[in-house]
Amino acid sequence: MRILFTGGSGKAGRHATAYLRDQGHRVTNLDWAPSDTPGIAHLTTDLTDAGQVFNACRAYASPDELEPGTGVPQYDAIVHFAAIPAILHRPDNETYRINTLSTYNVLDAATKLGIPKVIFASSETTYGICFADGEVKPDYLPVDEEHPTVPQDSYAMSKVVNEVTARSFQARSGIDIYGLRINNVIEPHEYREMFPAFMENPALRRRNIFAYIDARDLGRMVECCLQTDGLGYQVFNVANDDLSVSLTSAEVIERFYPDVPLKREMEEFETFYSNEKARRLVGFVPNHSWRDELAQ
Ligand SMILES: NC(=O)c1ccc[n+]([C@@H]2O[C@H](COP(=O)([O-])OP(=O)(O)OC[C@H]3O[C@@H](n4cnc5c(N)ncnc54)[C@H](O)[C@@H]3O)[C@@H](O)[C@H]2O)c1
Ligand SMILES: O=C(O)[C@H]1O[C@@H](O)[C@H](O)[C@@H](O)[C@@H]1O
Repeated sequence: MRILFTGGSGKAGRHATAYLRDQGHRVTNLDWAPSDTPGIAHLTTDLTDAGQVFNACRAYASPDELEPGTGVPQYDAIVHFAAIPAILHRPDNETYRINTLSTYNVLDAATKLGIPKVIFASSETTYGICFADGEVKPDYLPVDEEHPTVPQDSYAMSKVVNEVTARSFQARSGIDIYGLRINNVIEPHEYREMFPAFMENPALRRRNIFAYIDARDLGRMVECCLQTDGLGYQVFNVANDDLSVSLTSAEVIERFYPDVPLKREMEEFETFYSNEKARRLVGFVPNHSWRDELAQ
């Protein structure tokens, strides 16, 4: 497929673009920061500028696309990852402005230009736990896509708004738009750097509901979404199968969530950030675990 990927110069995007390239897709990265991923075309673009977004959607991606002499090819999908990825990087209103405007522009361009699928990065923070003032506990466990999304911070607010925007664009256009409520992204080198501290002090993972998502498995989830058509508007939690601490699920519940209702029985080390919907609807099967990474 010919894929337009936004935010491919960033942490998650670097891995996802490489994964998609390795699956045989032609990937063009739109980002205002440079990219050095081999085999990925790059177009420096400010996504808050609608003109640049519309133009990039209808532009050649690389010199070889000039050869057939048949004009600019159409993109098969947009994967939209570009964003200010948390609070505290920019003033709150700038995070909100950049994230909501960029996403509006991408969805507007995709639907008006006939691009049939958009996959966009939403966030675990929509559940209101990650960047809360003080401790907020989930309403129930495991957290699934039915859990309320009433966050208090501008970053998570921008992601909730983006989901609403996406739902409305989908209703008007009928294309497939899938939102990924991504948990905390872990790159391969971060297992050794970060996980020993999580074993020592599991409370470090409280704001992530003790979950995580391997950056390569996130690429796998994007591929699953590209391969699954016809679902209309959907949001999916994206996390690995196990917790990011060495305690069992029962031990974490006893220590951190004694009063939180359980929706169902949980397996011994099962994540509290349910990926059941992603498994069921797009066939997502994560391939990595911190246990294997640290054992190597
Ligand atoms: N890292 C995580 O743990 C995590 C978790 C959940 C969701 N997410 C979401 O996943 C996506 C990727 O996150 P990341 O950690 O790779 O962030 P990142 O900051 O490393 O990458 C984001 C990229 O987007 C680009 N960008 C931002 N605004 C832009 C604009 N207006 N125009 C052009 N380029 C722009 C940046 O230059 C950067 O390269 C984001 O949408 C983020 O909110 C990340
Ligand atoms: O976007 C998000 O949800 C992420 O933002 C990052 O900055 C946080 O460190 C991470 O825990 C969140 O998962």
